[in-house]
Parts: sequence; structure tokens; C-alpha cells
Amino acid sequence: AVPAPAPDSLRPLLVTMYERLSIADQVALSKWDTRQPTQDSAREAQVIANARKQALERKLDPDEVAELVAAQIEASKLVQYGLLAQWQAAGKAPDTPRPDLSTQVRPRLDQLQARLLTEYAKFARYRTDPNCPLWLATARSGLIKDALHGQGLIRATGDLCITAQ
Ligand SMILES: C=C(O[C@@H]1C=C(C(=O)O)C=C[C@H]1O)C(=O)O
Repeated sequence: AVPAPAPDSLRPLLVTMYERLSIADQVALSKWDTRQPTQDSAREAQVIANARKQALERKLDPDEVAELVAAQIEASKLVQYGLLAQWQAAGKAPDTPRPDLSTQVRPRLDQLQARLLTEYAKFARYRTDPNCPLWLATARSGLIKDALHGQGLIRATGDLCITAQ
């Protein structure tokens, strides 16, 4: 039998996750320049608190949404640590323009979060579909630009499907 096609809501959700992951490059550049640590626990707590608030406004489960956003944060750090290690090994970071972390990059991450929740809400009911892992693997492979961001997207979507193995 031909497996059921992925719901239309999956790709925009993954695209948004991948866009958030791509912003990790700018975050890492800013941290390289300023020698700020990658981990910022206070900012993470704010991002998650904001996600819980948005979940309630949208009648989504706040714990579920907090987990989803925590996975995006972990994925972002995975990419940041990977890039910083590459730049350390090379002795230099790319010579590209640096948007400011607090006034430009974080506001962009905050904007993306609303979109992430809108798209998550549309996909949520398919998380337990037995085809979910197959849909996910297929959709992911159409997006990935390099190994590190690929690992990031795997981390970001690691608990998206809820299926008995
Ligand atoms: C993206 C950042 O780096 C890390 C990841 C975060 C995130 O993904 O929201 C938040 C704080 C940091 O631990 C950041 O500092 O803004």
C-alpha cells in the first residue's frame, strides 16, 4: 500500500524551525565577536515563559509547547557550538555583517516563535500518526543545507512524532 502523504502543515512547520536554526549562525557570530558564552539561561527562561504565555492564548498545552521550544533552543545551541568550534579551528569567523544580538537577532527569534506556534497548532494532531516519522524524515531531507544544520534540525524535531517504536 502507498503510505498516506504528509499533511500540508508539516513543511511550513519545519521551514520555520529551519529558519530559526539559520539565525543561530548570526547568534554565534555575535557571541564570537563579544566573547559571550553560548548558553544564556536567563534568556532561555524568558523564551520559554513567553512560549507558555502564547500557548495559553492559543489554547495549546503550555507544557507541550514549552518542550517544543526547548528543543528549538537545544538545536540552536548545537549549531552554535559546532560553528564556534569550526571558527576556533580556523582561527577566524566569516567576515559577514553582524546584526546586534539584543536589538536585532533576538527580536527576530521572538517573531518566529509566534509563527512556530501557529504552524505547530496545525500539525499537532498528526504527532501520533504512525506515518509521522516517515513524513518527518522525508520533509527534513528536502531542507538541509549542510551536516551541522541537518543535525540541528534532527534535534529540533527529535520529539515531534510520538510513536511506539
Ligand atoms: C539563541 C541564543 O543562544 C542560546 C539559545 C537560545 C534560543 O535558542 O532562544 C537562548 C539563549 C541561549 O542559551 C541567544 O543567546 O539568543
